[in-house]
Amino acid sequence: MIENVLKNYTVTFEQILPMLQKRSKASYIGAAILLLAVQQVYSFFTPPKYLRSFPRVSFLAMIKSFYINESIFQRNKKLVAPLMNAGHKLYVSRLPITWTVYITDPNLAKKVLLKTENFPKSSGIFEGFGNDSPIIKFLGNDNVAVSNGHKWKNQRKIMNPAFSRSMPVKTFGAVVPHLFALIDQESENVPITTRMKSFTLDVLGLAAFGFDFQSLKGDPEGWTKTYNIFIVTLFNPWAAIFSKLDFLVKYFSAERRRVDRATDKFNDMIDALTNKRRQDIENGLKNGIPENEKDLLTLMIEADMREDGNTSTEELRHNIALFFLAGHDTTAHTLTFCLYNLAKNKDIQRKLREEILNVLGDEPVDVFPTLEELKQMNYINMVIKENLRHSGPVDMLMSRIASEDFDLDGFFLPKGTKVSVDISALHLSEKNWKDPELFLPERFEDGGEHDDHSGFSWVPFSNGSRQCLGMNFSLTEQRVVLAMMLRKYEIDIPENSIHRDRIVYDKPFNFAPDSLDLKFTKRY
Ligand code: HEM
Repeated sequence: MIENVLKNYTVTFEQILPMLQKRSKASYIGAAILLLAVQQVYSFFTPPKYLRSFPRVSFLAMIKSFYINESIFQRNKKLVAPLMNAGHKLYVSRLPITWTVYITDPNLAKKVLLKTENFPKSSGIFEGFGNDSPIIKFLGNDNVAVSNGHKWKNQRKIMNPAFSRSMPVKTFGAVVPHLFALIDQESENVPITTRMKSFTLDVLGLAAFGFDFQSLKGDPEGWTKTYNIFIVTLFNPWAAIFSKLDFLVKYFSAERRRVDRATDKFNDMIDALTNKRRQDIENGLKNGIPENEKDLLTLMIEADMREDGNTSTEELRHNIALFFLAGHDTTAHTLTFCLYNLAKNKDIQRKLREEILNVLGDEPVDVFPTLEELKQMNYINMVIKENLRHSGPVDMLMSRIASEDFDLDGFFLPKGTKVSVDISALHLSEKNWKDPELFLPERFEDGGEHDDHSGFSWVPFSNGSRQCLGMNFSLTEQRVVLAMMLRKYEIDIPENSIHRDRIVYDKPFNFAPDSLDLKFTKRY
């Protein structure tokens, strides 16, 4: 036997060696590159050693699910629920770009989210991009959503008072008639996703820095177009996956250069407004405006002046830009889905309208709700909460980094491991909610299903000290526009809609499809 092996070895060696000797240098280099590539591909798809014992969701399966625009329900059912049903409370996957541990259990989510110092934020998708990429030029890499420690606390010091003082219900209400004007023209087939994006952009522009995008008025000055040019790139998942190549792209892509120009134009506009606003405040021009109707930029500059006045125009810009990234599409998609869910569940729509009419009356004129009137409505909050559970726009939190070694549900988590919370697993799993695909606002009534939960099973805005800064802003905006819309219109899904039974997605995340039309019938 050994003789045979030796014989074969000798023959093979004698035949192969001369062949190898005849090969050119280039073929060796080619083979080495090929081997390196195979090794790179292998290590790309294989978790690091310390995560190999964790339950795993295949990266390829996730990417495929995003690529074919599966709904978040389908993705969760197919890829995550089987692990949860097998008793696992977490899993690892290579998402969005690096290996991360995702938590799917409410009590474990609570443990991680309340321990901000143990699990500080990682810079997540920002980390692969260079300083001259549009993402970093727009948002910086130290805005309030990605910074930690003193830097984060100092930013929150000027933002917390701005967000707690500002509740611009008048601004929210004042934009609604422009939305109504478009709905009245398009009543049978209103492209609701597009309209809601315009509505929330106009609202955010006015409330954040007193700027009117005029998106609902047809975008006469082109600012909505400029904004959309770069915002589409920011949400492109492929840009995040190939972020390391970003620095090369502008040399051969005219489209990328167009995005760069749009980003510069937008940044210059915010800087000019910020400098003007500082002067206006110093000259006392903002004194007469009630606190809750001042825009966020004014309130942040005022708060900064009360502190040490050290916040630079660039830092303010990065955070204003972040409010757009964090607050524009999120609220637009949430409102779109809420109107769809109300059109699909007419009993719930009727019940909600009844509550609104009880508080605001049924006179055939537009009524602009006040904060006090909104506080008298309870069912509207249940509808909004259920919509954020059922159709919330954020699937997963930005990743955190374990600041030391931890034991998480019996798994050893070494210092430096990335950790995130899978919001859709918490919101859509049968482990946490009965019949999770049904839209049932009553889950959130006093003593309802949600009250029986322990831990964090409802976290559309996250929780703990890194909870969404714009939560109350967005909730109030939603209450104002829903109350005004339901007073004025009966909302239905058109007979021939492809979305009649369920949403047919056209984008990789839980974003409302552009093809979604709703039918609005005037009540007055
Ligand atoms: C339906 C609407 C919204 C949803 C579902 C939402 C959701 C979230 C979530 C889940 C986070 C935590 C992210 C993480 O820790 O990984 C967050 C953070 C944040 N959101 Fe929102 N958001 C919404 C609207 C807004 C609005 C309107 C604004 C501003 C005008 C805003 C500003 C922020 C900021 C500044 C942070 C970072 C807070 C920090 O880290 O200290 N959001 N949001």
